[in-house]
Amino acid sequence: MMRSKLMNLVPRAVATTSRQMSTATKLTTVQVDDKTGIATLTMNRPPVNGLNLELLRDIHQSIEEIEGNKSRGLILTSSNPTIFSAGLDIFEMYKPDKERIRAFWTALQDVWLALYGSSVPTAAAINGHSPAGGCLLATSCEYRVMLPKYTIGLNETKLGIVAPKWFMSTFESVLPRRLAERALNQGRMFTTEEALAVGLVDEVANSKEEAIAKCAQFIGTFAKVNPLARALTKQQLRAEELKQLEDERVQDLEKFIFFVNQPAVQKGLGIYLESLKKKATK
Ligand SMILES: CC/C=C\CCC/C=C/C(=O)SCCNC(=O)CCNC(=O)[C@H](O)C(C)(C)COP(=O)(O)OP(=O)(O)OC[C@H]1O[C@@H](n2cnc3c(N)ncnc32)[C@H](O)[C@@H]1OP(=O)(O)O
Repeated sequence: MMRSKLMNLVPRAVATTSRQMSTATKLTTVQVDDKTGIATLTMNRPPVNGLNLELLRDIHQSIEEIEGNKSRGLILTSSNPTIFSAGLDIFEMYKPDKERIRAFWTALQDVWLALYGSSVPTAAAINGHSPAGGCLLATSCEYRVMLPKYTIGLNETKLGIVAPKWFMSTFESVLPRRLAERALNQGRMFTTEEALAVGLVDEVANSKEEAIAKCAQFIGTFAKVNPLARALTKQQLRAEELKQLEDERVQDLEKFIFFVNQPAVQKGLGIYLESLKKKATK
């Protein structure tokens, strides 16, 4: 996988307009700025960009497309004005269909392996709330710019569930170990301001456009760096976590299937879904 991605790292021509690379996928769009060569991958699954099987597959396909089209970088964002992603779609995990839940978790593994291991520079323009799976996507990127007054974090323990090891190691690759451990145990959601203070995000922007511009600026810092050397350096630094999931994909899937089917977990998810609905009717 690594070799084929690295083959894409050859110089490219630059034009002056922006073009839509992909409309084939319905829940994501990929827009390439032909001046900078940077691709913006936008998640578009109303109402909250809940990561269901189809959205995950579309994100994965879009990442592969960006790798294959020799973009200079990838910016991940959302079309929703207040939500980056609400994380995993809880309906995928509540009273799950036997076949679909396996495909769902496999698709999530695919997305993480592709995003965390991406050969191109990656940045997240976090233009809204980003709990759990949303935080996983953001922290899988190399740089994060967030808008004020939103929240981000891994809140799994608050739902009575446990974040898999690779969620935790991604979080830990951004935050100091002690802080990450405490936040994970607490299921803590950080406000934008708190996230900036601890380094969970790198910058704050006042609009989505500004966030995207700051992400592009970050990606631009690699303009004079050899892309192959950059990609190999990144991938070596991330190799241990990537290899761990690649080696243990099946066990990770079985662990998830076992856990999600526990009656106590199902009960907890049901109660959580009810609380979300009640909140909506208040
Ligand atoms: C057993 C599992 C084992 C291991 C897995 C571990 C990994 C798990 C990772 C996860 O990602 S779990 C999901 C965690 N996500 C959350 O806790 C987020 C919950 N949602 C919210 O906090 C809020 O909805 C919000 C994202 C902050 C947005 O708030 P807002 O007020 O703007 O919208 P509202 O709450 O009214 O939601 C609109 C609509 O969407 C439904 N919704 C929200 N989040 C989810 C979700 N994650 N999955 C499914 N559906 C979700 C919500 O119920 C509303 O639906 P309604 O319109 O029908 O009432």
